[in-house]
Amino acid sequence: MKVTNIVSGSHGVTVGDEDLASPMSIFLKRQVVVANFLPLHTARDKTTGKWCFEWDEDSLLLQMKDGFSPEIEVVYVGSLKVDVDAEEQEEVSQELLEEFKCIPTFLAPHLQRSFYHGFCKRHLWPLFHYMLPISAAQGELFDKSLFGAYISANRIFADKSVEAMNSDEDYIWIHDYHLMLLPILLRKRLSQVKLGFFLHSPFPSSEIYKTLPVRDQLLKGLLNADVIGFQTFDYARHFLSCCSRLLGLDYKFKHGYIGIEYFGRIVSIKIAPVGVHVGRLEKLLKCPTTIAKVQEIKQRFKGKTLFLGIDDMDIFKGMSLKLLAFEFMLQRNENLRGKMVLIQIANPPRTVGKNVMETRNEVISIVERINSVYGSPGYEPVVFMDYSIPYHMKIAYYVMADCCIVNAVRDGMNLVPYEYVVCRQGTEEIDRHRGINMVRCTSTLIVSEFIGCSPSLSGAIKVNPWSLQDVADALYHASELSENVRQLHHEKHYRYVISHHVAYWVQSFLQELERACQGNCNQKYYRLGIGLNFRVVSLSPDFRKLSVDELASSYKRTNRRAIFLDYDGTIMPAGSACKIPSMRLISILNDLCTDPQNTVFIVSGRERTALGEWFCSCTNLGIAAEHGYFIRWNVDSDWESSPPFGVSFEWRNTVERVMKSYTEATDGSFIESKESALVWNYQDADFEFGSCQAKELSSHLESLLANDPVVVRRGHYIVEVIPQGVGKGRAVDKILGQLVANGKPPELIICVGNDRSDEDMFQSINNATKKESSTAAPEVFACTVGQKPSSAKYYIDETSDVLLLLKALVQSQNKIVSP
Ligand SMILES: O=P(O)(O)OC[C@H]1O[C@H](O[C@H]2O[C@H](CO)[C@@H](O)[C@H](O)[C@H]2O)[C@H](O)[C@@H](O)[C@@H]1O
Repeated sequence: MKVTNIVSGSHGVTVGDEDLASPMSIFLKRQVVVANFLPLHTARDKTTGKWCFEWDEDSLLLQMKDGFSPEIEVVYVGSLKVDVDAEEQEEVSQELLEEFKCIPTFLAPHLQRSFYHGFCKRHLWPLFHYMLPISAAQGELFDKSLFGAYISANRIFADKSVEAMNSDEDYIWIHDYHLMLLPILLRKRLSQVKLGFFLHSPFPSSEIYKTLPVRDQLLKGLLNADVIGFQTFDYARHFLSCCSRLLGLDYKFKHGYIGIEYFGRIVSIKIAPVGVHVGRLEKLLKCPTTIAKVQEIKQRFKGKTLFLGIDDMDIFKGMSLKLLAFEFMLQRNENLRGKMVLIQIANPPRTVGKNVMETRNEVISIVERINSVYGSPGYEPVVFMDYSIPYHMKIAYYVMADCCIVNAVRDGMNLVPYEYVVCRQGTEEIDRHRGINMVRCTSTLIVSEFIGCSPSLSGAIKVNPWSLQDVADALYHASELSENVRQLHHEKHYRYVISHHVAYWVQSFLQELERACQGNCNQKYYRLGIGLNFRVVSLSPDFRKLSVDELASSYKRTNRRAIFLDYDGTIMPAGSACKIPSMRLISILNDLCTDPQNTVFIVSGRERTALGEWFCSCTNLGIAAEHGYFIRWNVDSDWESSPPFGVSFEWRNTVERVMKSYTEATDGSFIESKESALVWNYQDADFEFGSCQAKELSSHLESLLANDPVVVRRGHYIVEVIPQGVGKGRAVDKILGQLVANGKPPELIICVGNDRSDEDMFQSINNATKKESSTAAPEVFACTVGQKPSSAKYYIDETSDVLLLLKALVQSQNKIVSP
């Protein structure tokens, strides 16, 4: 079968015809492109009744093929825009795979309605374009069953995407807001799958996004991708802000990349604005039908200044506002009447609904009013076309328009300005026909500030679409611009558009996908949670659950044991309102530390007074308080401090003063004043503001304290200033060193903790096994609470399991004593 294929050309983007003869097998790698709709035109042959398919050459999804390297086989997954009867589906699938390398996702008509016209178009589309359903009468209130349809449809896309994969080397690139759950559904099946997601729509501010009842599910869904791409930095910024505000996830800017850590995997955030296929537009410019249409337009609008708008019939395209501004301009400038024409093309609506119909009716009534008030014989101020117009005709209008205006109140990108610029550049032939001796081309753009392409068009007149005066002034100003200015702006825009074409977009996204996947592979993944709470956790390959039996048998086998236990989150549940240890815990600890073969330490960030009081009945229990700044071996011994207490604490006043000013400026933050340290805590403040303040505070303190013997550290919701050389790792080293010095090197070390400060301990005891020593290396059990990335080799699920474990050790100890 002969199909049109897009191949690289002068801009890497010309269109040609090619036989699609290559069998699937010659390709080493596959790129699976998943989108709501396949880039195909489908129609039934009237005589044979058979389905006929052809590529939709105007589809971005097809045009993107230019960006893939020729060794990569591109396979598409998506729906057809027609309903295919169940009995025909098998045959259609076969044909589409063989002829087009397309895998159709057949959604039953009712599912398609609830999924696409329902959840996508009635909920996500308005919300992502900043429209809130304030009441049942205005907008669509959230309908849970439509979300159910969204899940079901995404599941079907997941099935088909898996079918499309050939090997683990294949990449999957998912497109747009219809498929935000696809990353989680695919990751659930294939932990190591290489996944990119690109959002073509805007991502709204967190204040808007957080009104969505299923906000967390969608964010978590997306975070299973390796790369999440956005059109602009603003959309990426809003997404990052939602992740931190709603999920408490931190993000980092490093070496020019943005990454969010999600259960040990780094999800890269890529800003990659989409571009147009210059070659395709150039090909259409040369088309005889386009040239004929150019001549016709030239004749019809001779002597007029032509403004052009090409928009989808959609509520966010600001068509009425544009028309009202045009009307306002004619009203204020009598001299322009009869000279200015606005050609407004409205592409057919992509969905039907109350709002779309209202918008259309409103547009039509404004057009009629303008034409009846300001029109005259032979002069129609607004030419409105709301029927399907072939693409080459639009090209002809682009060619002839003096100014193109995009007045959308919100749009992810909007490629109309770029298409206009390429068409205005024209071709030699077009220039001859449009009758312009064009040594230098011109174009003028008026674009809304609220669309994704706006930042890239520095020479465009930027407007606030809600300000009729602003837009009317822009229309007037555009008609007054000198030829020279119009040339300069055009050249600047043209340079941008031809260098940021669709293939460039694809390559820059894929490069990032490859980079991100390299970083995320070679990890061991654990699969946790069910349904939309599923996540893969990336862990070191030998990380495993601590076996009580294994530990108990080491415990029984050994004679000298050191046991280090963190307090909060390890033996005291994190969510517990009362932080005082229970009688049960005291009793277990007492049992453990009365065994003379055991050295048991609580190693905590808490202060010595609280810990000393709480554990006063555990007479043999050692305590390392304030991350080991204070150490006490048992209830009768003195507290040792290192570095010595009271030395060089002059820094405290400075730190306190600075932290106070941040506390005043950051509602919800507070200072914890410990004997050895000062901690600024923002756990009750706005997370994002707190994080920014924390970043600023730590660099402020670092520069102030450059010559003091302290360290400024950032932790989970905190910034702390502590004396140099203090940390749980050092404390454990010190205790172990003392045991060795006393001639009692431990044969077994057990260390249990849960958070970042405990990682220091794990690293120290891991090193203890490697140190050269005359004594045999101890057996080491470093264990973290919860499955998460850690230096510990073992994990235990919950705090309650830690107590069960300690109890089991006590019991095995009793068995040793009384066999
Ligand atoms: O109506 P849908 O089927 O849900 O599709 C939504 C829109 O998708 C395309 O626009 C989006 O991608 C463009 C290219 O990245 C971008 O310029 C635009 O801002 C996005 O909304 C399509 O071009 C539109 O017609 C669809 O309405």
